Amino acid sequence: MTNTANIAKGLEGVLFTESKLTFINGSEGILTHLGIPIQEWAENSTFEELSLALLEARLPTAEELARFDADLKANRAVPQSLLDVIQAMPRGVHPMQALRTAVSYLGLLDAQAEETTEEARRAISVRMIAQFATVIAAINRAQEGQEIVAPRMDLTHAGNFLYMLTGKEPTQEQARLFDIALVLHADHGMNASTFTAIATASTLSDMYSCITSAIGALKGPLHGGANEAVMDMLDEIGTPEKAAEYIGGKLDRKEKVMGVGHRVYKYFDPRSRVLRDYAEHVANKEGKSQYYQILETIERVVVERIGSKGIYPNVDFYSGTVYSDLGIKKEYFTPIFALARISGWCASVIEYTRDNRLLRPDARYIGETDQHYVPLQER
Ligand SMILES: CC(=O)SCCNC(=O)CCNC(=O)[C@H](O)C(C)(C)COP(=O)(O)OP(=O)(O)OC[C@H]1O[C@@H](n2cnc3c(N)ncnc32)[C@H](O)[C@@H]1OP(=O)(O)O
Ligand SMILES: O=C([O-])CC(=O)C(=O)O
Repeated sequence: MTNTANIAKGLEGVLFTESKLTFINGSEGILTHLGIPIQEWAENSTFEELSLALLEARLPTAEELARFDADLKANRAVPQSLLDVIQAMPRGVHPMQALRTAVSYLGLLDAQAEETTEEARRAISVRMIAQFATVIAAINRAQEGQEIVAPRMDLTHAGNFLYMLTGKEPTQEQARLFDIALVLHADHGMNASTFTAIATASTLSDMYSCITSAIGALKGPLHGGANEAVMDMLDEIGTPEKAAEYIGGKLDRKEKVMGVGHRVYKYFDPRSRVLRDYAEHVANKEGKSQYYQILETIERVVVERIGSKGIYPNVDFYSGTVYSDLGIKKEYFTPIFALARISGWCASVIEYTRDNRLLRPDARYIGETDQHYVPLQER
């Protein structure tokens, strides 16, 4: 019999579970983790603290945070055989492909990989949060034909990542700015990649399978891949004077502008406001970059023309300028999103599997009925 329930295309607005981690009010542009506004996390916290808070679903004590930080540091190094795999990857592959492969390989080296108890999932999460930084930086170095830089234990997670990526110790301001970007990207409710991680987890599969699935989902340009796509668009526009006409033309042709629009936010994504403020701060200090000026114009034109449809800048709109000011190439913007989102993925998998139920929705069948097999020679 045909299922006559309404189809929730894109699962829009469908609630499939409960969560204590993240709340979003899309019409007012509000985002909180554990009830605390994202702006407060960005201003006062660190990626390490927010990661632990998400894993535990509560604010940690100073002692717990110090222990977690020490655990992360102790897990920064990755096995040489993984570095060999990264070195052997073909040149010119997209770093998200390389990350997906490297994380999958990391699972082969983890003796606990097949364990799916909450305790094992948590221990693996700590290793993955720590090692994503080393893996992404190593992919960048190997792809550039440069020597891989070993992690340092005296730097923060953000500072150490920038150090491993560039081979140079970042300034305190650079490390803090990057830390804030990680905080802003760490979790965001039931976004497509977190949902994908949970869908895999719901079959009681292992953490590495959950996270490689999530990396694949994040990569697409409608989700995390939009930050790189924004930069492609800025490069195509070229100069600020051309921005208004270029975007106007896109909107006339009903083409999508990357970095704007969101399934949940129908107003400014609050993370885009924090990132814009930092991009502006850097622009005012060092002279407005072309990128920043182009983005200002795109934001104005988009809000004027389609703001009434609820289309405003999302998190991917300004993040790229911040990263490019830090000297990071655009192909690494989405891996950096993964570097932050690993915490949200792990925390969400742990939370969901505590009271697991296999995810298995349905599709309304609209194909033929009452048919019989026709031999090949009769078709
Ligand atoms: C980290 C993240 O994942 S944030 C999102 C990153 N993705 C992007 O930046 C890619 C660009 N944005 C988009 O493609 C979309 O806004 C999405 C996929 C993110 C959300 O889209 P949906 O919730 O499916 O919105 P939907 O497609 O229903 O759009 C509603 C209307 O706004 C328009 N619209 C939505 N996004 C855009 C956009 N980026 N540019 C121009 N118009 C847009 C649609 O054409 C539609 O117009 P219509 O009603 O006249 O047909
Ligand atoms: O929530 C979403 O759909 C996409 C998003 O902004 C994120 O994952 O950060």
